[in-house]
Amino acid sequence: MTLNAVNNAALTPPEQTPPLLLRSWQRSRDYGLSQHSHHAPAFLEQQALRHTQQQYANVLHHLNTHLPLFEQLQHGRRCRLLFADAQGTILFSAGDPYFGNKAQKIALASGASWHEQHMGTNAIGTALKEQSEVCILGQQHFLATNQGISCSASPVLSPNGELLGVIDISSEIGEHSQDMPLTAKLMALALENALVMNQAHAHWILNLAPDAGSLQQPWSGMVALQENGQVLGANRSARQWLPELDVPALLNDLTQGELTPVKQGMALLSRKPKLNKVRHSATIPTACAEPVLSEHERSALKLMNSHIPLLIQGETGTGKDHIVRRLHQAGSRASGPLIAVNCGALPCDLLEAELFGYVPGAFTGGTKQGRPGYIRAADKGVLFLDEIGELPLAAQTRLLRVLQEKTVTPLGCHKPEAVDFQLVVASHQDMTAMVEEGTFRQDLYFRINGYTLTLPPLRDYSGREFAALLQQLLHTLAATHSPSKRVTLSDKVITALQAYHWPGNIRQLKQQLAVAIVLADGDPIDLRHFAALPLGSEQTLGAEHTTALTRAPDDLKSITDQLIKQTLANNNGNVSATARQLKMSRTTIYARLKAIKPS
Ligand SMILES: Nc1ncnc2c1ncn2[C@@H]1O[C@H](COP(=O)(O)OP(=O)(O)OP(=O)(O)O)[C@@H](O)[C@H]1O
Repeated sequence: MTLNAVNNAALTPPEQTPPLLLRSWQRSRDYGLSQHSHHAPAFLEQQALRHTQQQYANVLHHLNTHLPLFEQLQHGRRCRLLFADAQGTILFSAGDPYFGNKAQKIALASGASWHEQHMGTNAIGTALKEQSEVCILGQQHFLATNQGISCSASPVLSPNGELLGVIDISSEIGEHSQDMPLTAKLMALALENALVMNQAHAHWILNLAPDAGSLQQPWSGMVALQENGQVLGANRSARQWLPELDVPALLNDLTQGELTPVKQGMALLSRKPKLNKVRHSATIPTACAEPVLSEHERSALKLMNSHIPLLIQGETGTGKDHIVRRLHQAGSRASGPLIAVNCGALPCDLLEAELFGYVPGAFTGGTKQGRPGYIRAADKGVLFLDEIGELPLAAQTRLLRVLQEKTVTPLGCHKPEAVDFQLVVASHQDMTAMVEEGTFRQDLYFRINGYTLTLPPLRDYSGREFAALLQQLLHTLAATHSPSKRVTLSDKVITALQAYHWPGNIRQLKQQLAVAIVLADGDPIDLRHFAALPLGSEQTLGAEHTTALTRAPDDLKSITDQLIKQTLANNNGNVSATARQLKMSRTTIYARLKAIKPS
């Protein structure tokens, strides 16, 4: 069904309503649901949810590796990507946190069942029931409580053709664009292809398409074969071809890498790539994909779970944001939202409105409906205020009142509303010095600083810690940037990386590793793949040079400056957008720009 067809359905007389919608509404009534009654959502218990997520670990892993595709296609939109299993239980949710909070309120969140039996007509449940792509806009939802959102869903099939679940993209009603159903379908196809490509015991991948130009596209056919031609799995497009083909005989006729005409089109045979194997010749201790929490982190978690505010300090790129996300996931508020706000990236004139919210007509330029604001969006969850030192004094006073009274009063209104959130703040600045200088309120500092977790800079990591981090980053980056090729790293490279002083910390290491993986293109990663870093050539890695290599601030500054200049140009000179993209504070950007300008 096309988006237009559904769109029009809400306006057309009942006899012209698409049959799919009529069937689904009838089923909703048959389930005993009534449109305007309150139906308590059905949620899986946390333990049962974890168990189901473990059963779907492979699917969720591949979904995670395809998140950049979703982010690229729907960048900046107020929407979320969801995956629900074949029973309609949401197992995965990612995307815009602001909409995430709204979604949470109507149970569009992990653990909730969106089976038609519980939620009536909705994209997830109806796509599962009809086994087809579905787009349900606003009032087409059966339950009145769900009519404020619009959703597009596409079923996902396993490599043996069984219904695995459904990919869904949901947004606020007015924000659902024409390309969202297509993105949902693309994500579903990409996921199905990744599952075929990763079939255990497969030796060959056979691609099939009507013409050569369509081969190896997400919508073309893909079959995983054993050495003897036995079919281990196929995507939905290939499954239409298979009844016509004698695959073992075809395998005998095909030459690896050569385009060959077959009955209905073209075929291409390739070896199944070795996937995501990170091999190294060094003594990197084996690290799991997501390391267990350190002792400090565990203490932080205990305090967080007891509602004690947490202050995280650390240089830029040391992982302040990353650790908050892990603590949220591991903490008692995991089922609530995590609202992360970079105080340095919010435009000064909108900062208070964005944080505290506003009512309609509160100020010129505000939206017609008003906004709940980030603080209310964090209700029942965690509010993470990054770069808290950038908060202007007026906003500090307002925030202090929110923390003391546990209520928030949106701009343009006098009615305080109760809020319940766990506060975590972070800063790379010396907060005590700011208090002494009078740029940060002392009473607020005491309020936000129940416990300070200081993240060390990368240069202070022990050899073991550095190697464990390296291993973990390689695993993640290889999955995204080189899914079909090997990633190998020599001892020499590890030693050089460790000797370097990494002013951009983990962020810089991650970026440089990503570049090196792409440049190496399956070859062993070498020092030349880190051209932007002064790691030196083979000859310059002697002991006396190593110290020199660890101190090259001028080169590094210029790399950072170059990055700032380039990003600023890409953003047409918009400092806030540049700060957001580079995850730096506006103050840092201004300071660097001032320094870059020829004196
Ligand atoms: N322990 C870790 N394991 C893997 N990746 C990490 C880890 N810590 C940080 N990263 C990655 O490094 C990058 C920078 O991390 P993050 O944004 O959390 O740093 P930050 O301290 O908040 O930086 P800033 O102060 O500039 O905002 C991110 O891409 C993050 O995913």
